[in-house]
Amino acid sequence: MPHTVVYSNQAPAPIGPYSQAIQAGATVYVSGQIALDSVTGQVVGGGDVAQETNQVMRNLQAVLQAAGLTLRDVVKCSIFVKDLGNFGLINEIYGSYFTPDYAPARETVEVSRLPKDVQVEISCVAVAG
Ligand SMILES: C=C(N)C(=O)O
Repeated sequence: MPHTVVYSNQAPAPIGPYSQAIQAGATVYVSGQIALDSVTGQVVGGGDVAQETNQVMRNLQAVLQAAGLTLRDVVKCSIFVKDLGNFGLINEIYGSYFTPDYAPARETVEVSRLPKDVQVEISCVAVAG
């Protein structure tokens, strides 16, 4: 196997044919996280964007931790949202997980639908060292 599969039992198990993350050399590619609870596998938040965004960020942290990394090591995020009307709220919560001196590169796009009909999905790329 050319690259390393990253797995955390503190993050939701994949809900399809993908890994939580793949480590390729010093780079870790974290799959899109949605607001799934790692224990129940159920969506949390009941459609509340703030709760979903916090759960997504916690899931990203858990997967990164399994690779020995933190959000500080993230170089790029991709945010997929159901409604760009929530851009401000998502930004506020997302931004609170980073320090004022460092925010990764990013794009945010509105999409018609997301897995499990959630409001937000975020993936990231992190580099060790
Ligand atoms: C939730 C996902 N990352 C997926 O279905 O690809």
